[in-house]
Amino acid sequence: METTNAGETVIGLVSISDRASAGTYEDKGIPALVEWCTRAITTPVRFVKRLIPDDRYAIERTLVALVDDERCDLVLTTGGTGPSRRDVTPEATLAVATRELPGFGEQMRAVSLHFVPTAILSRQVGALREIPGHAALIVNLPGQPKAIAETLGGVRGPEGEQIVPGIFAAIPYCIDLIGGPWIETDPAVCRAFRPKSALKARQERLSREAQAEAAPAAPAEPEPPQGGRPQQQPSAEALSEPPEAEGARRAFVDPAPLRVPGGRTVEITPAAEQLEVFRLDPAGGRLPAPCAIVWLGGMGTDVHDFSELPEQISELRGPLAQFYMVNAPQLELSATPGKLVRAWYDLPGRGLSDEEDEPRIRQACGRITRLVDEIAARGMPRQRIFLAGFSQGASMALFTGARQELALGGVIALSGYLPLAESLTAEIRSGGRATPFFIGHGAYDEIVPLPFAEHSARLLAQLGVNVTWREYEAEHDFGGEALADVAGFLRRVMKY
Ligand SMILES: Nc1ncnc2c1ncn2[C@@H]1O[C@H](COP(=O)(O)OP(=O)(O)OP(=O)(O)O)[C@@H](O)[C@H]1O
Ligand SMILES: Nc1nc2c(c(=O)[nH]1)N[C@H]1C(S)=C(S)[C@@H](COP(=O)(O)O)O[C@H]1N2
Repeated sequence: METTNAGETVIGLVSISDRASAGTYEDKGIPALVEWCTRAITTPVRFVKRLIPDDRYAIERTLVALVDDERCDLVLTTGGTGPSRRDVTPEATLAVATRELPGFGEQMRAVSLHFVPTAILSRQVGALREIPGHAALIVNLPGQPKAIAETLGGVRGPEGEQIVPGIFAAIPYCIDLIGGPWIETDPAVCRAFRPKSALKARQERLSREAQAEAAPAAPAEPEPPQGGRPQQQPSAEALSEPPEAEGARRAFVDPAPLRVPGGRTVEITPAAEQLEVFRLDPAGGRLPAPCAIVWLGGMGTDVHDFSELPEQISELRGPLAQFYMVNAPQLELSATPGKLVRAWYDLPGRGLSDEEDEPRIRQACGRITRLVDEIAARGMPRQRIFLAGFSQGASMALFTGARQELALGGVIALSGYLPLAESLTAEIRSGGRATPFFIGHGAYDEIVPLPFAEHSARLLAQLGVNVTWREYEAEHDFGGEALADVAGFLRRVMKY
């Protein structure tokens, strides 16, 4: 990932073609995009290019990486918008988007009808992806290389006069409105339109800046950024994620289908950083879910072990939540050499805390944070996202929840404890402090002894966290009483 220079527009260019990506023919999509953008845009631009097949998860992963990691302000895709079975670019775009901008698709089809009657076959969309501190516009263009200039630039008459404006005319102002850099264009290629009020506001700001520069003696107050690139705060993940080896991003693993009672739909999502995630939508996805619960599995458990959880929670008058069931990765643990076991981190010492697997704990925290960001980016408000889990999953929920920059709906930890406890005071974030925590534990737990959980609850409470503590006549497991308390906690914090 490169750093972004102030004022520079970062544009992701994605050519989506089975045959070009396999080398069957030469890719003409990216060169056509570079050629048009270079001709049209007169302000500084940096391109980030990707050539990928018509594969929905590859497209989603690429778009998320371009916006979230590469910090692209604009992403232009080409290809995969038609009606054939392999054309899935619009679906992938909307899956990672927070809001659609239907005008882009409508205008492109209107423009394209001037060139080909088959323009109506393109299902292209324009959409925003908004994450904390950053947003990008994603626009699908058709796959025909000549369609790129046609849709971006529009229709011109014999004298070069504009008959129908292309979609790029609206892009600079859209990028202004989402907080991106100022884009200027060459009117001979594409006249960018901005309302007069926007041009006036920019003029005024520039002259204020020029005046401040001309009078350096005056101790100028630093001006808040207006409409420019928002200042990037280091995210919790950036602080906690150890660098991954080159090529460490593994392909998404497609696990066995989940048995779900009650006829719920099951969808496997392309998870953040290749975590195995199953999404369970309430009422078969017909109703919008009031909240999302990210359920983190424990050591040696599988999300299949918790498949009845959504039913149980709603039967106990909990919300009809959307569940993201997350498997811990498969690791070789010190206690079981040569064997892969599901675990978020190793336990190299004899006890839980005499020696801790810090790199893996921090890496898991980064991955879970990314998944939460992804759920938020898909439109679920953070105050409606809950991090929950059992055993090591509970421990990761506590560790990750406390380190969030922005508050979540809540953290629910059953039979867990806070790993790397002594780092909490320095690392707890304002979002973590403002998130309500529920900690439930069995009094006879021999795997995570009760004092560990008590210590975690005390530590969080001392740092100002609102902690609900419950102790049960139980071992290292949880039953109906704990689930009823969880449902009650969800009702209470969601105020319904
Ligand atoms: N990246 C590309 N480079 C060159 N030509 C392309 C490219 N993408 C598409 N085309 C041309 O435009 C046509 C229509 O594009 P479309 O996206 O529907 O591709 P396709 O027929 O689904 O095949 P593929 O995905 O293998 O490119 C293609 O058949 C090909 O002739
Ligand atoms: N401007 C323009 N739009 C166009 C075309 C074109 O040649 N020019 N081709 C059309 C055709 S033939 C198809 S099938 C759809 C979908 O194209 P895609 O699957 O290559 O994205 O885009 C349509 N839109």
